[in-house]
Amino acid sequence: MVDYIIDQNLAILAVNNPPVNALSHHVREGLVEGIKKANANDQVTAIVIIGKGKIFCSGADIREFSNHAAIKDPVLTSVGHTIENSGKPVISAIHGNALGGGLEVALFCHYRIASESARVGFPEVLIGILPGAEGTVRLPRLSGLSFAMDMIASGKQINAKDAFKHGILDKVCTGNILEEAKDFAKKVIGQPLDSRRLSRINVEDASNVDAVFEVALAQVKKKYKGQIAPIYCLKSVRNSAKMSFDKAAAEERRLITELMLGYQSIALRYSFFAERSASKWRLPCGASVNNTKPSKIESTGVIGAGTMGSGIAVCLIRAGIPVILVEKDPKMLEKGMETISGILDGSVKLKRMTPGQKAKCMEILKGATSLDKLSNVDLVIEAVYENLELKRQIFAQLDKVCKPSTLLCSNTSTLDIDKIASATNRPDKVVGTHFFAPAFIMRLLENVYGSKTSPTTVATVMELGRRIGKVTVLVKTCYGFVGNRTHQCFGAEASFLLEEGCLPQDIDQVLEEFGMAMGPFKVSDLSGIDVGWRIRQEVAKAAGFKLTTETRYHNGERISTVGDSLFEMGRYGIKTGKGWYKYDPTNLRKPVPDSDVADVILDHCAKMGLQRCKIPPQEIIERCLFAAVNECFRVLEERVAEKPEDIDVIWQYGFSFPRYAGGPMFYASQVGLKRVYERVCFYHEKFPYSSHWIPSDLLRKLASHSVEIPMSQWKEFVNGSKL
Ligand SMILES: CCCCCCCCCCCCCC(=O)CC(=O)SCCNC(=O)CCNC(=O)[C@H](O)C(C)(C)COP(=O)(O)OP(=O)(O)OC[C@H]1O[C@@H](n2cnc3c(N)ncnc32)[C@H](O)[C@@H]1OP(=O)(O)O
Ligand SMILES: NC(=O)C1=CN([C@@H]2O[C@H](COP(=O)(O)OP(=O)(O)OC[C@H]3O[C@@H](n4cnc5c(N)ncnc54)[C@H](O)[C@@H]3O)[C@@H](O)[C@H]2O)C=CC1
Repeated sequence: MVDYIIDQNLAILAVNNPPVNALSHHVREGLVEGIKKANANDQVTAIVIIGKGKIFCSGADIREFSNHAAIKDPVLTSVGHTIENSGKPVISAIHGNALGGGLEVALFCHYRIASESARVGFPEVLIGILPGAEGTVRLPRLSGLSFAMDMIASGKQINAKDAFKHGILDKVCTGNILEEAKDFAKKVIGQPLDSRRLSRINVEDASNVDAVFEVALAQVKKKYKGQIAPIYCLKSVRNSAKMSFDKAAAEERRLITELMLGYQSIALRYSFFAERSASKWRLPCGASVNNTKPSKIESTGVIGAGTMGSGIAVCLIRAGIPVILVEKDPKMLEKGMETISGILDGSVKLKRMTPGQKAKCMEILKGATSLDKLSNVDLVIEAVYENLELKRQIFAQLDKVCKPSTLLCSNTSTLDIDKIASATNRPDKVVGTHFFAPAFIMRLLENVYGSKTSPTTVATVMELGRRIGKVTVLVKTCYGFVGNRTHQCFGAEASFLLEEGCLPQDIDQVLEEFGMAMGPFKVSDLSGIDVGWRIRQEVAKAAGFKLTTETRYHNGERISTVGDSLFEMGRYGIKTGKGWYKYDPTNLRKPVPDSDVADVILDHCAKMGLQRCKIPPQEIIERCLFAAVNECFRVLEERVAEKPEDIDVIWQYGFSFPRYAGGPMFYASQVGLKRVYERVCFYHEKFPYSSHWIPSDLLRKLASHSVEIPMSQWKEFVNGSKL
């Protein structure tokens, strides 16, 4: 786990724990042994700590945090004290990343050098803890308080040049890092070590600490609403300036222990691994990420330059993938091209891209008004109106126009991929690539396979997702897939709550306080009330009935049509300046509650004879979330999603479910499935006209156990395989 190499008069300790050199127990043991061995060897004059493979060190082994027995001696702080107290200089030589405990190891060393391309940071806050091996006490001694507070509470990584500027590094290297470390070591041999031991020096700007803390606290409370760890990070850095080193370190340990045992950190650690597990796709036929090669995608077409098509084109060109954007209407095409250019201008303004990079993106974007122009592209993504007949017509035409190997993807948000694929003679090459709005911002890509989609097609769109920087999840086709199907139950309950006593802002506020970035009505205004209307009309058409604002039930199913009344008034959301809220044209980001909407809702209730009453926040949360959770269990039961983690990742990245609450499935596991099941049964009895309250069989089975079944075992109960 740590290779010990003698090179002339130097001892090289090379951390060798693939894939990312996490500081597992054996690594910690290896470091202590290495330092002791080197100190005991008279021939050794200095020690270099380096990482083998692609990075220096990714930090503590996060998997050990759920198994407290694994956090055994030597713990990272005692490893660090052995390093710091070494009588021979210890130099850390960083390449790739030094993160969390990895950076702490470097801060225990007497000197730190890094490759130009290296990045360092304390991402602990992203898993709900703080750098608990004296990181919060040591960093301020190098960088000053304000910088340390920002770096630790944000979890951001900085490049070597900035780290040098802020005193974290002693040198930035352009050559081979090991060779440079050896040269550096030779120069510092014999120099006094005490001033290099961070535990022996003071925080320079300690007298300002309260003022710095207050400013940072106000920012953190606003930016990371509802999260505990960022505040603890600040408090711990503040302690570094207010207490002796040892006392601050002891206090840091108390804070990390509290955080680590807390609900938010458990959820965030779960989220870390859930996100990584999503890319490990597998089809029921056995094909998987491990045994299927993607095809090469060098050129693409996007059809429809509306909200989604423009956003998708941005994602592709930003990743250097050429796009031909096809619109039926030249005016719409021009508007789409302008939208794309405007989005990229926004990135330039925010310094996420240089003007030169923008120009390069625009160079690989071409507009067209005929599908014929797509004859030679490798992959097409269709993003026209949500209308099955229109999509089938387009796919049939693409099948004729495109070369035989072209993959045909649909951005449909609800429609059955098999029904679209059957319009072509290449159903194996048809797949859903469901982006979320705004596509150039939302990180989720929900890829949808149909009954005939080939493994290679799946592998290709999963790889495409990775290439354009999306968190990509694979699901099976069904109405609405995983995201919209489960979210629709959440949305339906939100609409019913409007009919029973709430206003949009009441519901949004409760759910935002729960942690959702935006309540459902703000989201609806963003994605377009017209889009929702179109979807509902399609569903009604497919079910053979006419949906009007008078409709209250169909086939024994409760329907709320308040949103349709807004559609009929031309209130489509942000795009028309009015929706569930009203918007000042100069500030479209700020939804303002609108008394006209309240009137529409009250009229609707009066017309339908609906009694209104005050609804407590707990009921709002339960109705919206448990309805969705119940549907999530059905999705799992039907194997539309392979594992609960996939559903949670979809909710986190598609619907801004708070990462620190894990996702609906994780949330349900924490509430306890017995309790969730009881409440689902309660609401089923109360609302018999909403089929989303019919308890899922899988949920019932799991809840009937005398002990809670861990999430990792839920899959075993699918299809009656257990119980
Ligand atoms: C009774 C209560 C006890 C309380 C005791 C309290 C005292 C405890 C004292 C402990 C002191 C701890 C001090 C500390 O500072 C804590 C930390 O260091 S926490 C860890 C901080 N580090 C991170 O969060 C880094 C996370 N990783 C990354 O950002 C990326 O993985 C990385 C940039 C390193 C590489 O990215 P990439 O190349 O894209 O690869 P992947 O992300 O896909 O990762 C590959 C593979 O590796 C797994 N992995 C990554 N990092 C870790 C890690 N730190 N621990 C364990 N495993 C890790 C990752 O999951 C992937 O594996 P999969 O199998 O695919 O999931
Ligand atoms: N808006 C949203 O939030 C999301 C929408 N979707 C889905 O994406 C698709 C597109 O939705 P939006 O972009 O919102 O719609 P939109 O109405 O903004 O854009 C559709 C575009 O398609 C163009 N178009 C129509 N027929 C065409 C044809 N035959 N050839 C070329 N262009 C044609 C229209 O002119 C229009 O510009 C739909 O299937 C929708 O369900 C998916 C995720 C989110």
